[in-house]
Amino acid sequence: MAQYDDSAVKNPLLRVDGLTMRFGGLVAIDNLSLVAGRGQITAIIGPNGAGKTTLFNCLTGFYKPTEGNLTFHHPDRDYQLQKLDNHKVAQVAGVVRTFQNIRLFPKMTLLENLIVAQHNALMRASGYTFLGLFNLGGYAKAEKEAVEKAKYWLDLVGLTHRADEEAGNLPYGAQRRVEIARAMCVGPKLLCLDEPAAGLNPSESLELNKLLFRIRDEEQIGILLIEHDMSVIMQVSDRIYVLDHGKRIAAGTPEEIRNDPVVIKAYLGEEEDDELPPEVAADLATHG
Ligand SMILES: Nc1ncnc2c1ncn2[C@@H]1O[C@H](COP(=O)(O)OP(=O)(O)OP(=O)(O)O)[C@@H](O)[C@H]1O
Repeated sequence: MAQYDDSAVKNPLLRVDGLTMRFGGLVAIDNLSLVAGRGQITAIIGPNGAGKTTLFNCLTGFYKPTEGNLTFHHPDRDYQLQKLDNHKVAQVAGVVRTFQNIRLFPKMTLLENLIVAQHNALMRASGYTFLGLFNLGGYAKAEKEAVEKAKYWLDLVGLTHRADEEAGNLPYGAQRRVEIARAMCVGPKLLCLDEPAAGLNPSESLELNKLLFRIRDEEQIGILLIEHDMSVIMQVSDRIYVLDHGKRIAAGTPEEIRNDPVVIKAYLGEEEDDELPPEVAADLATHG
């Protein structure tokens, strides 16, 4: 197994060791190792098909890895994520994700979407019985807290004034922010965001950057970010891992990554006279 120096990550939250994911003959992830820090934004980048989403699917229990360990240092104890069912990854370990395609309940209001996300906490408070129906036990208190939390996150993403509107009626950028708010309502220790800037205009991307900093700094959780938008990646990441064909080809700060010839070649391909995809070239020029 390749040995990597990830000692730059001072407060590890997630440790991926020797992760391999095969689909029949296709190796989507090939002996991948990385470390994501607590209170840090860790980005996973790479060309299409590099294995980024497969990594998220392994972390969050959607796929059982072919090989490897996914050690999560929860404040209470360590978890081996590859051994947990997917609902436990979120509810017990606190590893919560968003998806490339928005998955809000379009006919529910924003507030309802954020309260439904707390369903498990509410069920626990009801003792999994009919107590909830009669507002007995701790249920009424838990319900009040769920509403408060939903309002808090709606406020933080700047959408309090639209709390009672159906989620499906919101512009795309606003729906993306609601998705992050909904994930935060679950109380994650590690927030995994799959292309949160996809489809955002430049000013919405800037808002997203601010939101990610705020979550990182105020909640002191880890953020794992898959993103193609280099302006977001270069501005927010504390550390970047670059994948190509399922392998880790580079790791470092934005400064280190933007100057790494191996990374540039991965985006260029093998042909000498190929050109960088225009959006990548523009982003590297602007932010590099
Ligand atoms: N369920 C699956 N069955 C078979 N092959 C799969 C499956 N999921 C992913 N793959 C393959 O694994 C490889 C990695 O895919 P993945 O979606 O993880 O890449 P990615 O880096 O997220 O790409 P993109 O940036 O385009 O989203 C691809 O070749 C893909 O076709």
